[in-house]
Amino acid sequence: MATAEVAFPSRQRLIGVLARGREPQLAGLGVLLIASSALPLAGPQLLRAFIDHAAQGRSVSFLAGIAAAFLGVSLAHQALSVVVGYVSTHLAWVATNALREEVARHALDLDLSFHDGHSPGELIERTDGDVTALSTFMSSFVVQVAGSALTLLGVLVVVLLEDWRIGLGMFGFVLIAALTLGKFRDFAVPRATVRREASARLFGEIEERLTGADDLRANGGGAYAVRKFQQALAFFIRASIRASMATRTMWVITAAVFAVGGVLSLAAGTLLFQAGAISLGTVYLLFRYTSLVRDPLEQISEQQQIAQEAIAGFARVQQLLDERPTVRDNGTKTLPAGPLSVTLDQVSFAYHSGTNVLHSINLDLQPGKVLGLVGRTGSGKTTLTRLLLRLLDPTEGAVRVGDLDLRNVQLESLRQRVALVTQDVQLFGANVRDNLTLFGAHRADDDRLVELLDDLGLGQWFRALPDGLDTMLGPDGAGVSAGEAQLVAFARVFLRDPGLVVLDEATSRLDPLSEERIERAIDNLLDGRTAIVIAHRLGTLHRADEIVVLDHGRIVEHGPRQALVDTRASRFAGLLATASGQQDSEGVLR
Ligand SMILES: Nc1ncnc2c1ncn2[C@@H]1O[C@H](COP(=O)(O)OP(=O)(O)OP(=O)(O)O)[C@@H](O)[C@H]1O
Repeated sequence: MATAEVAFPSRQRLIGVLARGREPQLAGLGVLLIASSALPLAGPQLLRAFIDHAAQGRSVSFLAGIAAAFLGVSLAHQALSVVVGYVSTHLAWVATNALREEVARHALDLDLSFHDGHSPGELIERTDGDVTALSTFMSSFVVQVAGSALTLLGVLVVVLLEDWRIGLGMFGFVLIAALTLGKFRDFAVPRATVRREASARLFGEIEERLTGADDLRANGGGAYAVRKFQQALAFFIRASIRASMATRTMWVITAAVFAVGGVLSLAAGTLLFQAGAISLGTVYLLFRYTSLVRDPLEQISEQQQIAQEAIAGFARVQQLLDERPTVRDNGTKTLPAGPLSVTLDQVSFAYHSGTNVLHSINLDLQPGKVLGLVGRTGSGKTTLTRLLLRLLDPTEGAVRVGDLDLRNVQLESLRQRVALVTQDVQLFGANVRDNLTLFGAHRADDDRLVELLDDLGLGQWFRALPDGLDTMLGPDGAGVSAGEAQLVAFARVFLRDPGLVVLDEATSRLDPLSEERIERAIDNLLDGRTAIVIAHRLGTLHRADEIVVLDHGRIVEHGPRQALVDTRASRFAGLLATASGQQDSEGVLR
């Protein structure tokens, strides 16, 4: 199981991935941000100049100059906002793409025991959802909140410098407005959250019902499904109405707060103007500054949620980066060439629950031999093969392949020399060449690939493909039957020339004709290699030299296949008899 007991500097790693090498761009963004936050302060100053000079009867051309400057400042502000938006979004995406890559690589490095406990959906949410929340935070929150805070600070300083009494009044107003907005945000946000949850529940239910539509129809569950759908919909509608009422209420209250602020600033300005302390232009200036604080205050208040989501996402990504693979790639040895011996020395294994599913297994398999592994469902066959591929490490004992403890072998060498074929063949939405070479992981020229497909009996299939090796496979490409997919999986194994091959139920889903083709391919594949074959169809074990019978994680029988077949009292002979007694012509072990 992945553990976090070793202190792992994931936070520094996370920040490093996001910021390292980007310091100059970040500094540039800071400068742009300060400039774009200062520009809105200039507008009211120009308006004041315009009003005061107009009141003094200055020429129209002079006033037009001020108006042109006002226009220039407004346009410059807009242009700078676009530049800041672009730079910050670009930086945020470049930085978070690096993080996405890091998180995805880390998740792929984590071993099977981690992936058993975390669904693909959860990992997608970590690599995409949480990182996108961080990206939004970096592009919008940083810019909007930092920009808004700078503008707000600028307004307060400028107004204080204009008139300290009005400055103090403005400070008090900003404080009250911020508290009011905060209070109403606390009222509106939970309602918006409920609405999102209701929406997720509604779509989750729709998806589930559509996926199970056949079962629902066949079992007469349609009316029940519609009733549940109506309930989810009713909940969603109620939640939506509440959320939208809360948003509207908040909007009205905000407008009211700033209307009161505007009136107060006009009243204070008028009094000071009448007392001769300030000019008419300054009255207008104060009024404009009062409205200018509205946007920054609203932005800061609104962005709180983005910040909360980003902080939560940051913590979850950090937690994922804290997970350590239990299977560490710190071996230095490489597996020898040729067929590989297999030794299990007192091997026990337990999954998360802590209960052993393999108990002190001892096994010796000579190079080039084929071992048939049989046992009822849940006896531990797949777990044993996972240990041979080092997808898991034994809880106790040692697994030796080619006389080397697998923990001392480089994983790359292990993946090269030990191959696994299961019944779940994964074909990718890529062309035939990439599907065979696993995107170039196994090097082979096109002639070798075609020769291999011919050897495996896929020649006819291959020649019918419209673009040869460039033909796309997968949902949008050429169709592949289960048998053909199996053969493609065998071809992948041949490209690596492994010394040990593990076949886990590799032929169990095929029709007799495909199985025959695959049986021939297996004969070729196992020639000159050590193999461990797990098969529920005992009939397919004819090529095994030895048989091991597993029962509840223990080897209860091990011997030469023929000798076990000939010994009526052996468990294997018993299993064969049971299988044929169950009238299953294919000898499936039930
Ligand atoms: N990822 C897992 N987490 C926890 N327990 C597991 C896990 N995988 C298997 N087990 C348990 O380990 C035991 C052995 O399972 P394993 O899959 O190795 O058996 P098997 O002989 O291959 O079965 P089958 O023939 O059905 O594939 C079972 O009790 C199973 O429930």
